[in-house]
Amino acid sequence: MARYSRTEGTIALITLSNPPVNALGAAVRRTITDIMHRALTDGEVKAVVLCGENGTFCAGADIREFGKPPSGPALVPLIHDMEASEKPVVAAIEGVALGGGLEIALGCHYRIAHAKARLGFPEVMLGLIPGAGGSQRLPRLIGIPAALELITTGRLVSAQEALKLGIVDQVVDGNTIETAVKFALNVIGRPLLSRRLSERTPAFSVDAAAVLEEGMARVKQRARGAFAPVVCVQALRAAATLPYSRGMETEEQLINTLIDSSQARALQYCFFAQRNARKWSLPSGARWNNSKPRAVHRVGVVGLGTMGRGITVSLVKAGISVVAVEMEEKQMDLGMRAVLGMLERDAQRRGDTRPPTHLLTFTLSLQQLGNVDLVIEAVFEDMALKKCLFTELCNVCKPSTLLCTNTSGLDVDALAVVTHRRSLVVGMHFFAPANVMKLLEVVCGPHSSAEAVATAMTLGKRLGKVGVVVGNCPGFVGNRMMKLYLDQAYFLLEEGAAPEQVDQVLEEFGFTMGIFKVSDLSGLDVGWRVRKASGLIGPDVNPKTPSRWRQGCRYSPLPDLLCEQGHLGQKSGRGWYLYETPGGKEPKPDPAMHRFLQEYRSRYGLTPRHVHAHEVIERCTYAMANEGFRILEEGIAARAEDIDVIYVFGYGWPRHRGGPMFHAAQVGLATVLQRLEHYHQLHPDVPHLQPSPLLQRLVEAGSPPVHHWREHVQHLHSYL
Ligand SMILES: CCCCCCCC/C=C\C=C\CC(=O)SCCNC(=O)CCNC(=O)[C@H](O)C(C)(C)COP(=O)(O)OP(=O)(O)OC[C@H]1O[C@@H](n2cnc3c(N)ncnc32)[C@H](O)[C@@H]1OP(=O)(O)O
Repeated sequence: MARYSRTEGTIALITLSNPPVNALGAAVRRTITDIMHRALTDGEVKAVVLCGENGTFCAGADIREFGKPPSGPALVPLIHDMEASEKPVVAAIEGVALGGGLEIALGCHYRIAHAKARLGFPEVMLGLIPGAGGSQRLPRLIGIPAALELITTGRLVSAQEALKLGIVDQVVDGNTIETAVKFALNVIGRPLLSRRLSERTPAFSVDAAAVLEEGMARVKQRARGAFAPVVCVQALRAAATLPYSRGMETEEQLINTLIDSSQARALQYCFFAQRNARKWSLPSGARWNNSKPRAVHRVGVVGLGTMGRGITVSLVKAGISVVAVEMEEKQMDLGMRAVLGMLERDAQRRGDTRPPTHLLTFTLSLQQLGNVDLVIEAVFEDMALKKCLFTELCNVCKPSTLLCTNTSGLDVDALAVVTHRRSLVVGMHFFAPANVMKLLEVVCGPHSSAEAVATAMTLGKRLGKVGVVVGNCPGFVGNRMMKLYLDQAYFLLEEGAAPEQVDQVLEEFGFTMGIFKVSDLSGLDVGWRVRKASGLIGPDVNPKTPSRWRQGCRYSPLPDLLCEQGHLGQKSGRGWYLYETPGGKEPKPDPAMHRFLQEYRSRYGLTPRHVHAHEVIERCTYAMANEGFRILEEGIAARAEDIDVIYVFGYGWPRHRGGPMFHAAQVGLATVLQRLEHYHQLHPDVPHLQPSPLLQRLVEAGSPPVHHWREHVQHLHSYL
């Protein structure tokens, strides 16, 4: 928990010890409080050095304790007593000093950090503010503007940046604890008043007032409905305008408004869901911690369209050699220039003069893939083309090469069976732009080996992605649910809504972008191609089939009609919105779209009605969650948390709402069930509004918490 020892005769060394990250659980707080008082009252001790075990200072509060009844001593009195002491207290920071850990460090009189240490207040990412004086001490140390930026974004700073900002007094490359002990010996007897941050007054200049006002406006615009960033600014305003003790009272009042909020719960749920996603398992008993990934030094990327380019950039930035293959010279040239441009801009942003282009080989020949460890295929979503390619890859690549497909929804197993190495085929579904988006769905087919899954997940981690293992079905998890979300959005247009109205409601809910803006950005032709390939449109459809009816259920031809007119979204200057030019980025409501919708409704005898915001949210999000329950029941996703991670990291779902499954739980499963029943009654031709059996059983079982849902799956089987 925390250890006490004496060194150099007069120095008390207090070592936090709570693996893996020395979080400040109740027992740790109790021990450190006792030990610190012992050190501060022991006449033989002249200075104290505080450090953490195993190269980590402290990652802050134990997040697992949030939401439980409070126990153990608070941190504020400990920090106060430490700071008020006449004996110098020096923090020796290795690894991380985060949240409550940094608050303790700020209560010390001096801070020495290892060059590789990172410091910060990430509380905002957990729906909180620094609540043990951090919001009052940091601005007194580094000024309002810098503190505002760090606390409202949760950004961590390197030791070097911390030194520049004045957060730490010294950065060391060698032994941090030894340096801190020497430092402590040196400062014994020096006056400490100026080192007590609570004694300082941050000057509240006109500038600071403007910074806070601007900060509040910026935060409100970016927060997408999240409370914590706004409350962070309020806490900083208190630091700037009130004496320390009143500022502390305000900090306490403010954190109390957040601590039990649904947003804090959702964000803390996301923290653990993201980490649990790494802990995959297969029905064979293979798991993340008993499966060995293969070494990947050299990767082949086939196809240099948008996805292939982003994947190539991601790999190169992670220091991995890439052989990028295109079939046509012109495409190759375009792709090469795009990749080099992206790497160049990235290097410039990081102040690096030379992008790592030496890791890249561009070629028109598949033969050059003979020696790669893994291939990521990123060609068009055309099964015939992919099958040909996989057959050829099998002949070209060495027998141990893993063959991965970046398909966004095609059958991974159908590709595996054309190869002689079925166990080495997995899906690696990146999200556009692949060098930016965090999500990676690792699609495990029935033949995929644990080694292949482990290799894809480990590679994803090296690329900085959040990997989630999912089963093989059309659209996997993300796009399978997305289809129903899109269908609801189209139906809402048929019934009377406008694209910008639906988008506004979704953005107010917290989505990064409304669904119609996203469609315009991705290109309407993407879905068009998929619908053609799946026989929903095209020559295979019986000409007698009504336009708004497919495969026994309601269908909206709206996006097909737009595509037929060449309205493909941003790239054509027109989609659900109007753009100034083809390739324009700024969507404007399109009067022609409104006329088009009016004509469409009258052609099909649809009487437009006012669609309320709550209906947009309910139909879109409950339809998604309902499909999520089916996905769980079918074993395509192992946990509801995995589905939520996919939505938060790949589809712009607001993190402070936890993900579609968590949101359904927060709304109340009984309410979701009842609303789905209501909508299904109104739209019996939309089968996916019919409540899923798992949802019904969960409600019958009294709506257990999310992590118990799997226990209610009736015939537990897994496609994973
Ligand atoms: C009502 C009761 C409340 C009691 C309050 C007590 C008073 C405390 C006083 C002040 C409170 C201040 C607020 C805070 O401090 S909030 C916490 C702020 N800190 C964070 O947000 C840090 C979160 N952690 C991270 O960012 C990373 O984990 C990091 C430390 C950078 C390490 O990253 P990495 O090396 O990639 O490793 P993992 O992320 O996989 O983490 C390893 C395992 O450690 C678990 N973990 C990490 N941090 C915490 C934590 N703060 N609490 C509990 N557990 C934590 C993580 O889940 C991993 O576990 P596992 O291996 O099982 O998956």
